Amino acid sequence: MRPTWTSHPHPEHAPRARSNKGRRAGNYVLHLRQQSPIMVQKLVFVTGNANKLKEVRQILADGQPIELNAIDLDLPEIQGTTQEVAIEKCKRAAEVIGGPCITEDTALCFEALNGLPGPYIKFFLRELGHDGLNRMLAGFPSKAAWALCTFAYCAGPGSAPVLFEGRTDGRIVPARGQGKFGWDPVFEAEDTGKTYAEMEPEQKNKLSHRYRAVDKLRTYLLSLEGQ
Ligand SMILES: O=P(O)(O)OP(=O)(O)OP(=O)(O)OC[C@H]1O[C@@H](n2cnc3c(O)ncnc32)[C@H](O)[C@@H]1O
Ligand SMILES: [Mg+2]
Repeated sequence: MRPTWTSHPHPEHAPRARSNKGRRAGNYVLHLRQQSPIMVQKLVFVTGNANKLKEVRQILADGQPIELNAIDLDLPEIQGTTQEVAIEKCKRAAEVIGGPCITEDTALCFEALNGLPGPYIKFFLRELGHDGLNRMLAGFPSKAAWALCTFAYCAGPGSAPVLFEGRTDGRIVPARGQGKFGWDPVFEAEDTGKTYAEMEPEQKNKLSHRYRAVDKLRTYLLSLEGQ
């Protein structure tokens, strides 16, 4: 099953897509500006993370129109490599939805720990906080780290998900900047001298792990348009 492509008036004049009021918080609609009439790609983004959605919206803002209905489903995130985690989550999401969808998983990998915490960063951040993430590396000379974003696209139940990865290198530092999103204050991106939290959204969204993955996903989705 492919994502639906429909002729749609200019988003500013278009009716908003229906929200899924019965579900948990995290229902969003993404409308992107383009000349009218336009072809709008409708796709479900399964995530419970409002910050992820906000960034994806900002990253896609100048591109091809994509109407993205984001819904929050309680999906199992298995143990394994970032790719295994992404594939299983997306497969399950497509089964629950009964159609095409995308999911996203973000890992924060410490060089000194051979890539851990990786896909388990959410739990390390929750239990240890920014200071704890720094202290984990106290006994190691290298503070190098990389942020890894893995988007998965699944065409529908039974289809194999396709992955799109984006990586940004940097290092773990004591928290700096406004900490509105996860581990942003402790990740200093290479060659910038700034943590993600010290950057304007425009700067983060031009070099982030998420930007690099979304860019590949967008190219792939557009390639499906003509098929
Ligand atoms: O519903 P999903 O999409 O899974 O959302 P999530 O919040 O559970 O997200 P992940 O499973 O991918 O866990 C990644 C963790 O890293 C955090 N995170 C993700 N992207 C980030 C970014 O760009 N900057 C800082 N923290 C980020 C996020 O808040 C989580 O704590
Ligand atoms: Mg998650």
